[in-house]
Amino acid sequence: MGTVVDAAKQDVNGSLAEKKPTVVFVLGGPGSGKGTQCANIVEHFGYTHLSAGDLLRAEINSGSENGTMIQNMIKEGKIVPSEVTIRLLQKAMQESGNDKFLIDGFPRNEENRAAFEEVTKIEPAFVLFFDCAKEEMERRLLSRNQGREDDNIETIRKRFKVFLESSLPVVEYYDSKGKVRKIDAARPIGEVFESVKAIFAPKNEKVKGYGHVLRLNECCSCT
Ligand SMILES: Nc1ncnc2c1ncn2[C@@H]1O[C@H](COP(=O)(O)OP(=O)(O)OP(=O)(O)O)[C@@H](O)[C@H]1O
Ligand SMILES: Nc1ccn([C@@H]2O[C@H](COP(=O)(O)O)[C@@H](O)[C@H]2O)c(=O)n1
Ligand SMILES: [Mg+2]
Repeated sequence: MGTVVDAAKQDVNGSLAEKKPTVVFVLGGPGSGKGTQCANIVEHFGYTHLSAGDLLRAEINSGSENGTMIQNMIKEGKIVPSEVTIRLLQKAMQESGNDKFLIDGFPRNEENRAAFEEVTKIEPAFVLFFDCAKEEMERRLLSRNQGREDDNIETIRKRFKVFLESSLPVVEYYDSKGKVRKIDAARPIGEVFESVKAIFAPKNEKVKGYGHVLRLNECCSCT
């Protein structure tokens, strides 16, 4: 008798092809609302939410040999080497038991993107991109009050710089492949989620707010 794993590997033709998980990359500037919206998506659409930043923070607290290096990079708003982050993401994916993932805050630069593709051979189904003006993101981060060491004005400015210089080019790369779903994230949380729902809901289901899904080159307010 076949195991559960064997069954999961069978494609529609019954052959033993490896079934790849569905991955949605969730990108946007610091404080654009990625984590907030991912929590809503998990509740409504059954994805597992993996925040690269949260996994790195957990690694610091685990007493790992990389802990001090990661802590220093986060304080400076710098991007941790891909091999560290990808190993944490792969482990979390394996342990989840799910086959669909929101990968939040990754890939953050070209090195992240290329290394993930090389190691996992997974292409994202699409990239959810939260577009928000810098002034609004700064306001949100300064009032987040979750005790994050990088939510201070000095580090926030460094994070914005890294976002513009290293992360936006990744969004542009995926846009050139027609994979970006851009959301106006400067609105209230509920309104933003109406637009998000329109992307995840089945195509023939009418969802209020669909008109807020934008092309990347329309009104990018985060630059
Ligand atoms: N649409 C919104 N309007 C107002 N406040 C919001 C909105 N979305 C999120 N927030 C608040 O802004 C703060 C940052 O949100 P969140 O943590 O979801 O952002 P993020 O994109 O995950 O940030 P980071 O990249 O720093 O992890 C939180 O305090 C959250 O409650
Ligand atoms: N791919 C990533 C993601 C995050 N980091 C580091 O973590 C910090 C916080 O990330 P958030 O998504 O929680 O804002 C970020 O500023 C980086 O220092 C990373 O290195 N690589
Ligand atoms: Mg977050």
